Amino acid sequence: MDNPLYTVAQIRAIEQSAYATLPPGTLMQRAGRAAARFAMELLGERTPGNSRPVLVLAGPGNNGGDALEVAANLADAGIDATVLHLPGRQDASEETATAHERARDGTVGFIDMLPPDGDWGLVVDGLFGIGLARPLEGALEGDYRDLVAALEALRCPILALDVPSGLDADTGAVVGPDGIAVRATHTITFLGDKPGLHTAAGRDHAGQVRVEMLEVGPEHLPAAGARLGSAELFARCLAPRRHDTHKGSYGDVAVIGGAHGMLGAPVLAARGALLGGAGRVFVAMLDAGPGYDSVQPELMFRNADDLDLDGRTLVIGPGMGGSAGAMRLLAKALDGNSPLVVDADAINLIGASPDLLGRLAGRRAPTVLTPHPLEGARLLGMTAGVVQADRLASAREMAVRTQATVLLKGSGTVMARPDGAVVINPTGNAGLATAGSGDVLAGICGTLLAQGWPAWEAAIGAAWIHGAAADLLVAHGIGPVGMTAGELPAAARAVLNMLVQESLG
Ligand SMILES: NC(=O)C1=CN([C@@H]2O[C@H](COP(=O)(O)OP(=O)(O)OC[C@H]3O[C@@H](n4cnc5c(N)ncnc54)[C@H](O)[C@@H]3O)[C@@H](O)[C@H]2O)[C@@H](O)CC1
Ligand SMILES: Nc1ncnc2c1ncn2[C@@H]1O[C@H](COP(=O)(O)OP(=O)(O)O)[C@@H](O)[C@H]1O
Ligand SMILES: [K+]
Repeated sequence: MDNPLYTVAQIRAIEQSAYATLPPGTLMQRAGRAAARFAMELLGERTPGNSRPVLVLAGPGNNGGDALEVAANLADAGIDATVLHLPGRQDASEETATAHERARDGTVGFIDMLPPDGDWGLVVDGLFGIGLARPLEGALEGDYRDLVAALEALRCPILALDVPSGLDADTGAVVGPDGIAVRATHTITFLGDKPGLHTAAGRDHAGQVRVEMLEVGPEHLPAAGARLGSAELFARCLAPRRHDTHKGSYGDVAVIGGAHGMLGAPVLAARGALLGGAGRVFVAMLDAGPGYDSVQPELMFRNADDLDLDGRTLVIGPGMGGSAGAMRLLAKALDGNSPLVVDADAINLIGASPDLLGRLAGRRAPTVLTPHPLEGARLLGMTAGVVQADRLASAREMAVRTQATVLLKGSGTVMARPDGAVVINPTGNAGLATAGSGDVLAGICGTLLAQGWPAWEAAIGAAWIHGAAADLLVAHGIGPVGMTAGELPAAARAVLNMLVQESLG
């Protein structure tokens, strides 16, 4: 299944293209009907004792028009719907004015402010959609900010129309330096899915996302530059294991890192690589470290300076520090022909050295960079805040500068290629916000490269499997609170085996 993600500009183009073939107001009416159906699903079975009213928030633009259509449809279905209308100072579009009349003519109730004691079965957020032009504010323009803040105290589900109000649909950032956005439990998004619902603050604000195409056919859809990740994007790499194989058939991984005080990081990466299926896994420490891992004695420990880098997949950076020795090893790894995962301190070193960046950009072997936002910021010479303000653009820029596949970590991990293609990973949860989980991710990415996956599929697959491992742990009560990185490799192994099994049909 393809899951394209469209920019706001593309959604506008789809809207215009479809609009030209339809009577005015058709799309808004379809949006209203589809969202009202979704609202009724969320309300569940209505009984006399369970018939709390629906609060519909309608803003000044066409998103408000959608909301008024929802209210009218709910009222037609016999559901008690109350509209809080904040029309702003500009004239509404013709469709919105029509929707307003329709709601007024029916049994919809209208209120001017949120009653302090309201007991709602559902709130529908139709304040702003893709037309949000500035941060939500109070005072003159209607008390949008206070209203959205007041929703935080409500305990009922919140259904956002198109985009949670206050969220940038392109980037997933809350608009404004000190902005606020609706925290919805569900979002029904129109004419195509949007990247901002799946990355940065998007996952927290959008909740569960349903895409509603409003009966608009594929002839109106442009080519998407971004898509939402799924196991189908790497399914062709999920080969079942043949009997007639040996450890050499599944590749060697060498994790290079482990300066004084950071010896655990490469061990976690190596465990991720081993349980992800590599035939043999080495830990090449910069500092004198342990001789073996008692949890995973299969790992082979070497001194980094003595390790032959050829013929194996390298994961360089976990706990590596920034010493002269680390830099020398990194230069050697970059100059070689081994598939390579560049993580953590290795990224910091490249960010500080145009020479290393040049060596990286000149590589021909498969190469994946796995920065978190601060490491990414160092690579681009900016702050983490600027990287996070537009994660897709930042990841694309890193991919262009490094000529490598980039995996920008965080909620809604973004994979980008130098040609501009982007995938946003949909799996994972905040249990991963714990030290060492990134090391395990780098190890999983390395193990997939070692087993012959191309860089793009290895990055998409590693992010997906790592996130699904965390989701599996949560399903078993292991997290999100207190999940540890050391628990991820075994869960990732379970996920990978399930995927291989499923791929057999
Ligand atoms: N026109 C159509 O055919 C369709 C439109 N659709 C809906 O229309 C939405 C887009 O409509 P619009 O372009 O009218 O945009 P919005 O409804 O998102 O908001 C635009 C209005 O809000 C004002 N505004 C923006 N930011 C503000 C802020 N921070 N404070 C106060 N006012 C602010 C603008 O001046 C403008 O009047 C979509 O998100 C979708 O919900 C859907 O019904 C699909 C079809
Ligand atoms: N809130 C979150 N939601 C989803 N994934 C997260 C979240 N926080 C962290 N992660 C994931 O956990 C990993 C953390 O990696 P990183 O920041 O490098 O930590 P470390 O260096 O301690 O291992 C990344 O894969 C990241 O995408
Ligand atoms: K909205």
